[in-house]
Amino acid sequence: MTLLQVMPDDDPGRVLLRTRDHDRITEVLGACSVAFGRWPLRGAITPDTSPEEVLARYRAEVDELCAREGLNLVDVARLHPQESPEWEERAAEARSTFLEEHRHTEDEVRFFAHGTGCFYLRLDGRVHAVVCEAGDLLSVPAGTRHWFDMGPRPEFAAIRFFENEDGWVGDFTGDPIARRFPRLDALLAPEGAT
Ligand SMILES: CSCCC(=O)/C(O)=C/O
Ligand SMILES: [Fe+2]
Ligand code: NI
Repeated sequence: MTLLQVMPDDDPGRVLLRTRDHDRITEVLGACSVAFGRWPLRGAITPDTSPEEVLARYRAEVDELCAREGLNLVDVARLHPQESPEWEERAAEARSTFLEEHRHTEDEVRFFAHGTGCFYLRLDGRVHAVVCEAGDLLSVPAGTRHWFDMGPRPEFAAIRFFENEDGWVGDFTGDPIARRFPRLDALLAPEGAT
């Protein structure tokens, strides 16, 4: 299930809020102008499901969102675990790309059709770690300082929405803050261990 954990941005060990309640997550993120929503899931996504098929399944929601928010381009970012050193290397490289704090010139709008990933949003002196799962739609305002962890063994398929072709390009802040905060696996570990 989706998880929101909020920590002061200068005290990663102090948990101000930890919740899996979708309404509470919507409320807390909404107060910081981050839109969180859920779309009904349309079937399992396997490594054999093409990006075109993923987009076709969510066509109605995608078209409605694009028209409403003035979004012009969509694609599918995905990784599915494979047993090979080449895949491990590719996954580690993809993970490290987004693990440094950055911001974008346009809203970061992502729908998780499959798998898991964690956005860390730096807002109002706090870090909001949002572990997204399949069915979650997140829209982060342009200019928000953030980073993203896809975990040590990435598995996800996310529809990405853009206004412009280079909307995905990050402006890296150079602030090493991300290194001080728990990664995706650590955020989920206490529950996994019980
Ligand atoms: C879940 S899509 C890949 C992550 C991404 O696009 C991004 O900008 C993370 O900050
Ligand atoms: Fe980003
Ligand atoms: Ni849930």
